Order: sequence, then C-alpha cells, then structure tokens
Amino acid sequence: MNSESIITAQNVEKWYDNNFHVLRGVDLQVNKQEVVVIMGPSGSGKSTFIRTFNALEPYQKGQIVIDGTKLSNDLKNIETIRREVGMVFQQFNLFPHLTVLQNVTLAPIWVRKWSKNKAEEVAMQLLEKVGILEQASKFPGQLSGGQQQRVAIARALAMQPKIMLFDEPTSALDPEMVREVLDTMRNLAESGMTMVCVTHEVGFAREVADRVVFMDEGTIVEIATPEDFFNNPQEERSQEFLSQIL
Ligand SMILES: Nc1ncnc2c1ncn2[C@@H]1O[C@H](COP(=O)(O)OP(=O)(O)OP(=O)(O)O)[C@@H](O)[C@H]1O
Repeated sequence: MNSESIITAQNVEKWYDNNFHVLRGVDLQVNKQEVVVIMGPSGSGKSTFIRTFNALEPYQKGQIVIDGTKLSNDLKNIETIRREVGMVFQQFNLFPHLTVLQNVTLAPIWVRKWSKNKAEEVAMQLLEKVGILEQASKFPGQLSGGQQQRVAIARALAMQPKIMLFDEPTSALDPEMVREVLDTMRNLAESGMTMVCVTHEVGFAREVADRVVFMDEGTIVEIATPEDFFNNPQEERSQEFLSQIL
C-alpha cells in the first residue's frame, strides 16, 4: 500500500432537505491502493458518505479532496471527479435495452471520446477480466444477478478510474452469486485499485480490507485493521454491532 492520500474528507457535515443531520463531522483519509471497508448499522450514513465522494450527494460543511481536486458543491470539478471515481451500486443500474458490450462502451465513447473500436477492445479485455466475455452480446435481462453486477464493475472500470466505490454490491444477490462478485472485487484489490466498499461481508472485510471504518449515527466511531476490529473492537458501539452480526 502507498502512503499517499487520494481521498481526504475533513469534518464533512450533511443535512438532507428534511433537516435530518445525516453526516455529523466525518473525517477520513484513504491512501492510494488502499482498500477500506465501511460497516455500520442500517441508516448510519454509510451510503450517503461514499456518495459524497463522487458528488452524487452534496454536503454542506467540511471539505472533500479527491486526488488533489476539491469537490465543491458548485459542481465545477464534477467531470474530473466522475472520471476518476467509479461506482458500483446495490442495484446494478445497467441499461436494459443495451447489450453488455454497449453498456460497457457507452461512457468511454461519449465521455472519454474514444473510438468505437478502442472502446470495444478495452471493454472486451475488461469483460474477460471479470469472467463474462462470452456474455458480451447479451442483454442484462438475460444474465444472472452476479453476472450483471460483474458487467457493472466492468462498466465502471472502462472509464479507467483511480478509485472505485462499492455500495453494498452483493446485497441484492442470491447467496450463490455473492462469491463471484466478491472474487472479482478481490482481484481488483490485488491489482492495486483504491477501493472504498460499503458491505456487510465480514469475510471480504477480514481478507481484503486494509482498514475497517465503523460508522454509527452519522459519525465514524472506530477505524481499525480488520484483525483489530473483528477480534478486539475498542468502542462499545462497535462491540454491540459486532455482537449482532458475528
Ligand atoms: N434523500 C433522503 N432524504 C432524507 N433522508 C434520507 C435520504 N436518503 C437517506 N436518508 C436517511 O439518511 C440516513 C442514512 O442513510 P444511508 O443510506 O446513508 O445509510 P446507510 O448506513 O447506508 O444504511 P443502509 O445500510 O440501510 O443502506 C437514513 O436514516 C435514511 O433514512
């Protein structure tokens, strides 16, 4: 792991329109090539927090800097940020009327202005990497959930991001498909990608994460190595959470 920071969030505060104070002064620094897993009870603000990293959610106070670019709410740097930060969601969010290949090449052609040939060449490499090359000409509805999620990962990677965000990527999958998606994420981590993953998958966190961040009620309660977090949590709220999930 590289010790150079690529995400710096300082004292981030956010209120939803209904005045709900969802992020209450959150600080986090993620280093290049680091894998951070964010865990915490439902409603603690995990999704909201990572969605601020690619400007899907505005925030009202504090500062977020992504690879040297300040993420301000005037959306000035939004194109730069979105190019650098890929995201995979719980619901795969693929375009149902486009083939797998078209889903993966769409953004590189329109945003990166690549030729169709170049975009398809890169897409085929990525589909091979995530193990679904033979599905390239199918439509999302013809694939299993696990395969669709791997298309979503390939689609995000096609933009050649520096950071990948995962928001509960296996929560909508049947149990037998969870493994193939986690294996794909593990391979990506091994290739040196910087990753921030909201997930309840303890095995993945134990094996792949460099650090586990535990959030509760809009704050970060504890940050620790997986070994320390799962074997010897320091905070009472972490202990309570772990006693429910382990
Ligand atoms: N658009 C919105 N408007 C108002 N409140 C919202 C909105 N989106 C989320 N919330 C609330 O903010 C809180 C945090 O939501 P968030 O999805 O970030 O939590 P989470 O920790 O990711 O939860 P989960 O594990 O259930 O996905 C929840 O109480 C949720 O109801």
